[in-house]
Amino acid sequence: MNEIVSIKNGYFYYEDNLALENINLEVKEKEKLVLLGNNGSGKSTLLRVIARLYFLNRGEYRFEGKPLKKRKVKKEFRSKVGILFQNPDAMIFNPTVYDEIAFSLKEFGFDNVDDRVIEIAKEFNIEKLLKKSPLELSGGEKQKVMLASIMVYEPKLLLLDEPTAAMDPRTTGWFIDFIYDLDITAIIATHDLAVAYELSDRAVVMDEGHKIVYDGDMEELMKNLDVLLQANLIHKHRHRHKKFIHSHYHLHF
Ligand SMILES: Nc1ncnc2c1ncn2[C@@H]1O[C@H](COP(=O)(O)OP(=O)(O)OP(=O)(O)O)[C@@H](O)[C@H]1O
Repeated sequence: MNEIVSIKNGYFYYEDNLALENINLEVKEKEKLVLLGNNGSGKSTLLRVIARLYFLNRGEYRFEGKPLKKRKVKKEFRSKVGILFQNPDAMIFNPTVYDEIAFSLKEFGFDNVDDRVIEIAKEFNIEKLLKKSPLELSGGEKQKVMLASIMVYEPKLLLLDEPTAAMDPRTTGWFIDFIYDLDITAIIATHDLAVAYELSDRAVVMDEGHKIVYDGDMEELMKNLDVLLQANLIHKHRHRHKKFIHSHYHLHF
């Protein structure tokens, strides 16, 4: 398989604050990986660098094998990459769900816009929402609509930032199946180990030092208490089982 994303010795700073330290990451076409890490570890920043919303201060980023140096992002790149933010409100700017989904189709010069919107709405089971304002929707519905408005233009790389945070159990189940059936590259950031375990066999873990501390098999990660603790993905708290109180590490499955 060809490589789609490659970052070598990548550093990113917000002003003077380091947010990504010496990132090395290679992702192959059609691969799905989960990016794990606690709050502030740098997951969102890394996704934004991959989407070219931010640019590395140091290091190299290659997309489809080609180094990307210039800060000007071409429409061709934008049409190949879709990013779903943690807070979908930040992405909504059209008056109706229909317009939201149609927007990028028009932007990228697709034909049969109407047919494509209807088709994706059926696939995502959101036809009833088409005439509504996206701002009236629940958090989980908004995530679904924004995901539809990305998938409709058929990107090659899908970047998802905490996609299940606002989803109820049924929608989360739907999302896990959606990723399972997905035929493009996907990088999914989450701090939910239970969801991560369902989504991918490859886990990339970032720690509080904004570094990648693990890149490998998901099953192996689940057994690796040292990495899970270092990345703050498990915690310890007291349990009350009737009269017996004890304490142990938790995965929260
Ligand atoms: N716009 C910003 N300006 C300055 N610092 C920022 C900005 N966004 C993030 N940071 C800092 O960069 C670091 C990485 O943040 P980032 O949002 O990438 O983490 P994250 O792993 O996605 O966290 P979360 O799970 O809470 O979304 C943090 O220390 C954060 O405080």
